[in-house]
Amino acid sequence: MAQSITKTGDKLIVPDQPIIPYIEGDGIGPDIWAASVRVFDAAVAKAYGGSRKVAWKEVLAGQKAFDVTGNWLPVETENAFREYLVGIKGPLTTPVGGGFRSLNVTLRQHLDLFVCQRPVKYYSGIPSPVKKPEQIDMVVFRENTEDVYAGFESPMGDEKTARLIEFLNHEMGWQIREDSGVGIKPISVSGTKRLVRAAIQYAIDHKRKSVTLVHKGNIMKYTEGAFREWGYALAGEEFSDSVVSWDDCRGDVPDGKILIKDVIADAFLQQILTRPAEYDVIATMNLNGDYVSDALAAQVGGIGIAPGANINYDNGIAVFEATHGTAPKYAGKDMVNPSSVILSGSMMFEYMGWQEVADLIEKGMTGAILQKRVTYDFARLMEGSTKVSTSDFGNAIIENMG
Ligand SMILES: NC(=O)C1=CN([C@@H]2O[C@H](COP(=O)(O)OP(=O)(O)OC[C@H]3O[C@@H](n4cnc5c(N)ncnc54)[C@H](OP(=O)(O)O)[C@@H]3O)[C@@H](O)[C@H]2O)C=CC1
Ligand SMILES: O=C(O)CCC(=O)C(=O)O
Ligand SMILES: [Mg+2]
Repeated sequence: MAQSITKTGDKLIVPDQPIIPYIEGDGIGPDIWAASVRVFDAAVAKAYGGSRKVAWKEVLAGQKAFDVTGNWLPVETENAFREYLVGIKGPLTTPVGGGFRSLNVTLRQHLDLFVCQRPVKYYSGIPSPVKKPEQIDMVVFRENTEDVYAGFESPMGDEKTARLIEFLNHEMGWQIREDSGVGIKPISVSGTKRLVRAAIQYAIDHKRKSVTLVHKGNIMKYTEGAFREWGYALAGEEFSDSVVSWDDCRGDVPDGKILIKDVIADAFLQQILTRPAEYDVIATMNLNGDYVSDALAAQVGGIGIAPGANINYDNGIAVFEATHGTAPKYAGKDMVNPSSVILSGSMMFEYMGWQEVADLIEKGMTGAILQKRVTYDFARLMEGSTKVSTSDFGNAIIENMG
């Protein structure tokens, strides 16, 4: 019988037929989801021979939700993720400039999914613009609920914006031009500490070497600089048995300890190209994390293969999703790379403890890539490859599960 996933204490309780809500997504979402769900079901069937099976439950968001319910993000959708705990979603469109605020960001905020976790590693055979992509093996922990990304903004010309600017200029002594739009960048100590705690705990659980706090704290002292300060403080307060800070060891890390260090964001962006092997787990704020995760994805083959998860590590609610967006010019063409959602699914099965399924998905994908049966994005960079559709790439993964 299909049942909800639940959490008791630290433990996720996963029934043999878990109900998993999914959002198909806008743009390329339906193409990708169709291929992904076939791969997921094939991997579960192969791993457990019928004793386990996912009961997929579609929930609506984006254009499809608006067409059916008149609402872009129905409350029933948010509630389904609360009730069933683990879910997966395709990309959702956000208009630029005006229009509604990001549904992706809204979902993360309403469900308080405070970690956006995006692993970036190289799969053999994938075309890369860098010489040694195999040196890249990082996991980005991006704070997911605050920063300028939270959308506290007010438009130029609005009467409230004018009052805010007047207050800031008079009370704070700032010099903001009257013809400005204004955005606020809140970075809290509580938001920072829970993010850095999750990153360090992950590093401990997965035997990683270092956690790097990425910030622009020399310029934005009380937001990004404070993130750095609070991150180090948390490491010392809660993890002193397991970690050592750069200042305490100057790079001479005692055996078995995890190094906590920091780097300024612009320097980080050049060092991930020149010396990627020096970085491992990354903890950073929302906007930096957005930029960094796409930049790193490009180094291992592009956002077509970059998975992710939005997780509240306190209550266990997790919504897995691709790093890329809706790529509208490819919508309905059965053409794009489904790997990002498929690998997000692999992360989801790992999170559920269904490791055999995650392993089969990775095995199938690696096999398909080594056979050079790839979608257009890889094919255009891969000599001797066979360009296949989204759905045929899904078939190639299933065939390569063994
Ligand atoms: N989490 C989410 O739901 C996200 C939603 N968005 C939203 O998506 C919309 C479009 O955003 P945009 O900035 O164009 O970014 P997209 O990620 O949608 O697309 C940018 C480019 O990335 C490449 N790409 C993206 N997905 C794939 C894929 N699956 N396979 C192969 N290549 C891919 C394509 O490159 P090429 O042209 O070279 O082929 C595409 O033109 C916006 O409304 C944005 O807000 C954006 C990011 C995340
Ligand atoms: O919400 C959006 O439309 C964009 C989100 C995004 O770029 C991301 O989460 O990486
Ligand atoms: Mg992004």
